[in-house]
Amino acid sequence: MTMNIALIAHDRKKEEMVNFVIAYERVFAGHTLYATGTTGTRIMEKTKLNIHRFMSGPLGGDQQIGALVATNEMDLIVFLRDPLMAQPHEPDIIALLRLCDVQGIPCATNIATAELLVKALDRGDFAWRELVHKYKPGVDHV
Ligand SMILES: O=C(CO)COP(=O)(O)O
Repeated sequence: MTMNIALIAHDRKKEEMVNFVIAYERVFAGHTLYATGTTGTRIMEKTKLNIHRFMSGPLGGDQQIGALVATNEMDLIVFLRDPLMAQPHEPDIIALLRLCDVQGIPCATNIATAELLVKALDRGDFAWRELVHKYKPGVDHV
């Protein structure tokens, strides 16, 4: 089953993200991928993956992904945040993580958790999301 996956990394985490996606490219290739602008571009430069790229994070990309989380259309988020540097769009970052908790969406904010989730994805542990896919979210279902 195809899942909707969002990949986001702050600048000092982008190399880690690219290496991670290269390592699990076979798994990611079977899913629909989304990313904030620069993260998506960096991954596409180094892999054969096709990624739907939103705006760059500071320009609203986190919020665009958050909108899909709000309607329960995103199945997995890998968000490699920089825990040691303040971000100008901190409110957007917090908002995205909050929406993941509102909807109960698996969200990894470090590489160790990301690896566990991607292995679970490969094993089929995300099958429960199929039930969510059948349910059509949107304004009629507020
Ligand atoms: O800032 C980000 C997430 O908060 C990431 O944005 P970019 O992928 O465009 O660098």
